[in-house]
Amino acid sequence: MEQPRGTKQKKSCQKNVFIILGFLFILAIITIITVAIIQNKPLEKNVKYGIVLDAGSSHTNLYIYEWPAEKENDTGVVKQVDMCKVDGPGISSYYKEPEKAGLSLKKCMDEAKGVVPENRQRETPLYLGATAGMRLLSMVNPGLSDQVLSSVENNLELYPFDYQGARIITGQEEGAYGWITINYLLGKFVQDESWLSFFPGLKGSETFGALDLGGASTQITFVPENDIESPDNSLHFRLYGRSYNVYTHSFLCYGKDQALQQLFASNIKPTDTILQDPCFNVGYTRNVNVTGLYKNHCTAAYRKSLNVTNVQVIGTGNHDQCLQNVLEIFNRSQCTYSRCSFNGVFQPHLQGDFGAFSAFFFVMDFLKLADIKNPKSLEDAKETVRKFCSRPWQEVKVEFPKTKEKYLSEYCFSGTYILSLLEVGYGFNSTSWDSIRFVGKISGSDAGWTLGYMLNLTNMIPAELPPSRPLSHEGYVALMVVSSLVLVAVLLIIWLSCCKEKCLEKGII
Ligand SMILES: Nc1nc2c(ncn2[C@@H]2O[C@H](COP(=O)(O)OP(=O)(O)O)[C@@H](O)[C@H]2O)c(=O)[nH]1
Ligand SMILES: [Ca+2]
Repeated sequence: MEQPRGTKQKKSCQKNVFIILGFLFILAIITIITVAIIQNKPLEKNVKYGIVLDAGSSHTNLYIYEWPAEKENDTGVVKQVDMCKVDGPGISSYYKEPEKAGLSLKKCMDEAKGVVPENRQRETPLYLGATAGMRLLSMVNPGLSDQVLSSVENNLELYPFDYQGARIITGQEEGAYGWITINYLLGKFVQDESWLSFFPGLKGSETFGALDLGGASTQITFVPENDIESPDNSLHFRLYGRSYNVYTHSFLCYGKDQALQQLFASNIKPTDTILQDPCFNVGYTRNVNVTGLYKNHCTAAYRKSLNVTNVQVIGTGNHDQCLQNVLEIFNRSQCTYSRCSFNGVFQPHLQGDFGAFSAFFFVMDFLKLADIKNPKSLEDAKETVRKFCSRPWQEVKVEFPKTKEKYLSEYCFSGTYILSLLEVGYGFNSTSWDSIRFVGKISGSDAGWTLGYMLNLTNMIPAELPPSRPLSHEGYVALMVVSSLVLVAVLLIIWLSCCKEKCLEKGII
């Protein structure tokens, strides 16, 4: 039975609509898939590398950093891809046989050759920075420290990297670069405050202060609210379009190992071969050779003539007495500024949050006082250290069989020293204690001066914000896809409505 004319036309109109709809839909899908495939085709990774050796007083660490070449001036793009702990002591310990200092780096340098692709090695900068151990050696015997550095230099030059030199960095540099590292990794440099001005309540991302505890020195660095009265402690940075007036001080001889040497030097009696020491657990004994004890810049002030060559240290495990001994090494009687930390050093009021790393982290992490998710108060920390000090050495050794005895035996002292340095030395109290984060790594990279050192020497932190597109690439593509879909939908609706009118006019529907 023939269908009425109107019905036939209606069907063919609908059929046309569906054909066009289908065509547009397939076109849109093909476009989106093509864009997605082309856009996400894995690009040949164009990455760059950098190597920094941290020659500390107690040991040397080698760090390898990697970043995308086309984004090197963006913030937060540099990642640590490898860390190698050099076997043996710090390079300053090789002063009697300097040629061994350079040779000691071989294992880690060979590892670096395995990490950095061969076709990148020639362009990969290689730096060695030595810290307080070498500062002390160069004070006592500059000739020997030069020999140690030449041995290091001669060995590092043999490798296929772009060798940029081995030098002793200053305490001020060590503090500054540690501050740059943690704020770079925390993303504190990127905030473009221009849009923040619309929300006066919103503060730009305030930088973190940096607290670094080594074996021979310790550094404190932060941006204070008030003026910095001593020029030696004042740094000015212009980073990513913002200016920073930074306070920093490095206390040579106040790393935890040299602080302990100061205690020994102060407490050892000229004729006693035994030293009862409250900073070590009960039952712990250590034999200390005191012949060279006063030859070190850090202990020279305590010099006394000794009639003994060896002293046996015997632990009595008393935190309060240990605290009394430790406080002796902080001189708080003289200050020519409006306020000081200790030893007459100017320090502004503490300001903001702080990242405490290196030995601050190693010790507080062991004592379970570094858990950011479960922060402990200053009182908790004191109680924890007091309890640990009072534990018998045998019990401690049984509970921590895998911990190096050198570290394990000194946690009572180190914990007491850290609390004294932070509270009495720097002035942290029960309230400001909560502003300290004990950190080992930030976003997978070790907190320390080496990353900041490399960023500075490779000019990867521009003074001004690099020009940036309003949208990220991904944002741009997403916007294009969405707008093309919207466009197709709008065209379709327009088409359908006018087609519907035509069909109505012709009486088709
Ligand atoms: N407990 C503990 N201490 C460590 C560890 N690694 C290094 N240390 C100590 O941390 C300090 C690191 O100091 P270092 O950077 O070598 O000296 P600097 O030249 O004064 O910065 C030393 O006192 C080391 O004994 C560790 O894994 N555990
Ligand atoms: Ca260090």
